Amino acid sequence: MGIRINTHTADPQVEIFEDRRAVTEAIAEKLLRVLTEALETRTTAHISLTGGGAGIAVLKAVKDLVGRGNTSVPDWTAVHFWWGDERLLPRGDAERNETQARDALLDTLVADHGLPEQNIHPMPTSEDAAHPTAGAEMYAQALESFAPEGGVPGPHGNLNMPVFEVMLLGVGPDGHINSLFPGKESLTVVGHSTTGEDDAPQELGPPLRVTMTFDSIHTARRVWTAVTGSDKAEAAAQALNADPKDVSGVPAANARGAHETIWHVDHAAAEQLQQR
Ligand SMILES: O=C1O[C@H](COP(=O)(O)O)[C@@H](O)[C@H](O)[C@H]1O
Repeated sequence: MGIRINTHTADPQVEIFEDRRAVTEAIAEKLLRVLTEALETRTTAHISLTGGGAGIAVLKAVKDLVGRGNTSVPDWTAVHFWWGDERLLPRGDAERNETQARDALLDTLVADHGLPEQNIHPMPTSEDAAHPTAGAEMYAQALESFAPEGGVPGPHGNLNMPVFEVMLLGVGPDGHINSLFPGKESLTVVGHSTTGEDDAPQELGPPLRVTMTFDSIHTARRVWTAVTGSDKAEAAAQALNADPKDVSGVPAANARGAHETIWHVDHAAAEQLQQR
């Protein structure tokens, strides 16, 4: 299975921080700034969230910053939250990325900061869709309703989806991003914004997933990874050293945004990066 790095995207820059806290605080500050600035020239700003330890820690850091009240924040009525991947589980299940993100940040933004509930766009639950393929199709339709006229230019034609100011990504110890796992068919899906995965590796949680595709990731203005902990060191080094001609073994190598790709890595996860 030959999956090439999309060379029409931005090459990764690597920023190294002391620890997870420093990584997540830096991303949180930048996120508020980027969303605020985007809304100076646009009427809406879209962001794609991720799950996992570092992804949810970023949202907690945003909540802390907003709660302190001494930083500029975007007009939350104009910000839309989406997800790059999700587990096909019942609504409210503790393992859903949505549940964790609501708990970490979104419930507070709705209750205290004017974020309209309808600006939160969770991926389908197992009540909504019986199978990941159906869930992926439902989410593609939701994305389509926020697409600019003519769609967004992607590597394999235009995609009907909003342009994300930022797509946040965690990186799994196996090098997965969103629910794009090494060696899976989902890596080969082109020309679609989403796809289903019905066989996620057992050790990484529930098997049924809905995920955005590489093509979707590549349309985002900025792709920011949050990578922390020594269990991510090998995946980070492999991704950043990957052969551009075949990255099917390390999907994170193709975590690239249209204009900017930044890897935010703590010292533990950066342990093997000197080989770059
Ligand atoms: O399965 C998932 O894992 C990745 C990485 O999570 P982490 O806990 O290893 O940082 C996450 O980004 C993704 O959203 C999640 O569904």
